[in-house]
Amino acid sequence: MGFDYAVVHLKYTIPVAIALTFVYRPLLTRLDEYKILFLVTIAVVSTIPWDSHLIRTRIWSYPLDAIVGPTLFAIPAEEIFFFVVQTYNTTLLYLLLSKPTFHPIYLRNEKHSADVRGTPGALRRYWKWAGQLILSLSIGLGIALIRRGGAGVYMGLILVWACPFLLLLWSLAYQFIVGLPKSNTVLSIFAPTLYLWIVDTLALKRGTWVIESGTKLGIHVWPHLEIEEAVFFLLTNTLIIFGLVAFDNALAILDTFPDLFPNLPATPSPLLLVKALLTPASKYDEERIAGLTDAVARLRKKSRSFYLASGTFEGRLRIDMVILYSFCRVADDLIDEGTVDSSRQWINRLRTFLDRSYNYSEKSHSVRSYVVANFPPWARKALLQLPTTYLPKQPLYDLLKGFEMDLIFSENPSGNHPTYFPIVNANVLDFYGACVAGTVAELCLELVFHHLPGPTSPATRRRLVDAGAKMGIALQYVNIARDIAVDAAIKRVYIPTSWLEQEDLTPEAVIKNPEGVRIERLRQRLLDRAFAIYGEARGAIEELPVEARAPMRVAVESYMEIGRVLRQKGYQVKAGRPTVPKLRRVLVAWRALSR
Ligand SMILES: CC(C)=CCC/C(C)=C/CC/C(C)=C/CC/C(C)=C/[C@@H]1[C@@H](COP(=O)(O)OP(=O)(O)O)[C@]1(C)CC/C=C(\C)CC/C=C(\C)CCC=C(C)C
Repeated sequence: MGFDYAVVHLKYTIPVAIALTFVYRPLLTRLDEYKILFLVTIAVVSTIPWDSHLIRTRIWSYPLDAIVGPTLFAIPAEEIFFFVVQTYNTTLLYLLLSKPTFHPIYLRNEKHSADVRGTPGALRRYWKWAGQLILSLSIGLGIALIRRGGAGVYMGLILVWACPFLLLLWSLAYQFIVGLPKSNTVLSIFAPTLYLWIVDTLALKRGTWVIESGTKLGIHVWPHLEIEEAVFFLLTNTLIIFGLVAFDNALAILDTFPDLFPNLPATPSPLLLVKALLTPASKYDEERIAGLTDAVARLRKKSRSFYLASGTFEGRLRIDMVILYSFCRVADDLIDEGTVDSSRQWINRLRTFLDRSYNYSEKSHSVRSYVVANFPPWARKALLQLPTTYLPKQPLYDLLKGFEMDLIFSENPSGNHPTYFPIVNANVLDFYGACVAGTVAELCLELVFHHLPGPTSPATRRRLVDAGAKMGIALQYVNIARDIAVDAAIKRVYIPTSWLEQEDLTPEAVIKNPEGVRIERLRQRLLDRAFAIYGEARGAIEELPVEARAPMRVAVESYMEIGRVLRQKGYQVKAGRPTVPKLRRVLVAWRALSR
């Protein structure tokens, strides 16, 4: 009996597991737990017979004074623990690195491009075949090495054990394996592999485990690291990552195509996952994928806060939040650009779009043709993706009403002033906030209630929606406090005129010079109100369905952090707007998740 092998865990694998758990804990969801359990089970079950064979045939062995004693099928307890902890660590690293990845956009329909040489679709097929060829050859090589016996046996056994699984996973999920960001795949494979190569070198050097000389090739990657060990760790980590990628590929198919999979359990069974992976890529709805690609690109470009927050939502709720953002952004951009007349025209067109979308009898054809005929190409996908079958219509119409209020700035009802300022006092500002942001909150919450099991009583839902609407107003106050100068540049002043009077200012004076001590005092006053309203509403987040609480906190806190930055002196300004530095944003999200 000895503790050498146990010490390897205490020194090298357990501390990494603890560190990764600490970092990832706030992000951990039920689906992640399911993935971890699934992967660890498969890793242990598939490795035991193979490892047991290696030990029984003395291809490798453990000195009795290096292990504590208990064994399972001749495998020391420490070794079984190795399968668990390696899978756990590599899985957590992958989960961490792939958290921001929006998986639906990596799905590819291969229908049209399949037969056209040189197209991306045909290229992908070459990738698939190349991978299959390499893995099949590796299996063949493994069989040949085992048959020949002697020095190549251990390498042969590694290849024959790992490559069939890899071939299967590659064939099912090559689109994702090739397409996902390299930080998700290559880094997740190579970082733990390199680490385990170093650990293995130390263990072999100390004699904690021993590879018998008759069945190994005798080639070293570096002193003390046998080529078989290097290949073993590379292939096992590749197996774990391919398994996780295949899992995410299956989830993406299930989440992205409700027409193919209308009823989706929170944790899909392995059978359903396989069914999803076996769905021919030619059945993927290309327009849906293009719509989501467009939506997430817009979110990424236009809002750092909501983009970061979107990564903490999951599945169909995440997809719909991204779509909703894209719709709101496009509507806002259409109306903000151009003259009053053109803005009014856009509002009318958006209203007609809603009328048609919510008129179920004449829906699909009429909406599509209307959008194509009346909106610019860059805006169409955002409109056509909106899930009007379950989003309530009233908040969408109210949002348009809010946008209409913005136009009042550019109109001149009396004819005496160059511009008219409608925000006469804080009540009007609250009303404006309720229209442009309270409505957005209500829409977000309706999506939450649609996708997650939660409060069923209409009274509770109403109360939560009211709190959400308040929170929207708080965010709008932060938005206004941030954008005083940006808004002044387009002749808009959202600071209540009654507040300006108390500082001896007029809206025209703010437009002329949106800086100075008095403006700073007003900015802080806007923020005081924002944080007061936020304080009243934030408790309601904890009554939302469990899975929505942390992501909602992240969405709200990331935005409120802009307000906290504005409270400090010497904040960073980007493109004329105060901004939250990236690290600070990540920390805010992490803290919001940890609560
Ligand atoms: C995670 C994720 C993808 C969230 C998306 C949220 C979403 C749909 C946002 C829409 C944003 C948008 C473009 C709306 C148009 C009207 C508008 C401009 C509103 C202002 C947003 C600021 O966005 P941005 O800074 O990018 O805008 P400008 O550059 O100034 O044009 C708003 C400040 C409103 C945002 C309001 C919300 C997201 C609602 C927040 C409330 C909740 C999420 C509910 C909380 C729940 C409880 C129970 C309290």
